[in-house]
Amino acid sequence: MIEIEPLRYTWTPGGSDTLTLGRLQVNPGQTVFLHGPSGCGKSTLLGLLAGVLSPRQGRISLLGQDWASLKAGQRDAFRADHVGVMFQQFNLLPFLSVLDNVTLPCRFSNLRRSRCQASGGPEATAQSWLQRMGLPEQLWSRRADALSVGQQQRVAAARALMGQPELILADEPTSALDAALRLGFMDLLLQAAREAGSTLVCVSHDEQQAMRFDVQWSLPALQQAGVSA
Ligand SMILES: Nc1ncnc2c1ncn2[C@@H]1O[C@H](COP(=O)(O)OP(=O)(O)OP(=O)(O)O)[C@@H](O)[C@H]1O
Repeated sequence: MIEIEPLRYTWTPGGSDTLTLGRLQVNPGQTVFLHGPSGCGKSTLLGLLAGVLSPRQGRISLLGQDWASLKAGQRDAFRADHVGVMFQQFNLLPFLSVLDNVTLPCRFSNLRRSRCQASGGPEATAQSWLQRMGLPEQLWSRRADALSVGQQQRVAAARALMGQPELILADEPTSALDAALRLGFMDLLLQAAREAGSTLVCVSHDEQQAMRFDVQWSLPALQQAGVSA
C-alpha cells in the first residue's frame, strides 16, 4: 500500500534534513499510530505520503504508484481518488456549507462518487457520516466557518472518509475535541478504516490510543534507524 525507499526531505534547500527515513512498508488495511515530540516531522511525513511534498532523495509509492513519476495535475487526481486527508488546520472551504464541504471529494473524484452510490449517493453518504460524527442536523446547512473548532474537526473527518479512500491520513484528528468525544471519535475512525479496508496513518500525542493500532511508528526512532542505514 505504502512503500518508502530510503528518503531525505528538507524544507530549506542546502539546509539540514528535516526527515531521514530508511525502508518502510505499510500493508493494505493496516492502521499506523505515528507519534513523536512536537516539531520532529510528523506532519511533514504525512505531506510526503499525500504527495503534497517531494523528497530530495528516495521514493514514496502509494498503491504501486511512485508520486515522483506523476505530473502536478496527475498527482492531484491520484490524491483525490485514493487519499482522504484530515489536516491539522482542517482546510474546510469557509464559504461552503457543512454538507457541501463533506461531499467535496466526490466532485473531484468519480471513483469516490461511484463508491457512495451504494449508500444512496454523495449527499446521503455525507449525512450518514455527519450523523455518526454526532454533528447536529441543524448545522449541516450552515457555512463551515460558523461552526466551533471541534465541530469543524468532525466535518473534516467526515470529508476524509467519503468514498472509502484506500489511504486515510489523520493529523491529530482529536486535538479540538473534548475528552468525552475523543475516545468515541477514535473508535469511529478505526472502525471506518476497517469497514472500508482503508489503510490509516494517524498522528497523535495521545499514547493511550497507540495499542489500538496495528503498527506504532515512533518518528525519532525511525529517523535514527534511517540515519544509520
Ligand atoms: N512550511 C514550512 N517551512 C519551513 N519549515 C517547516 C515548514 N513546516 C514545518 N517546518 C519545519 O519542519 C520541522 C517539522 O515540522 P512538522 O510540522 O512536520 O512537525 P510535527 O512533528 O508535525 O510537529 P507538531 O507535533 O508540533 O505538529 C519543524 O522544525 C518545522 O519548523
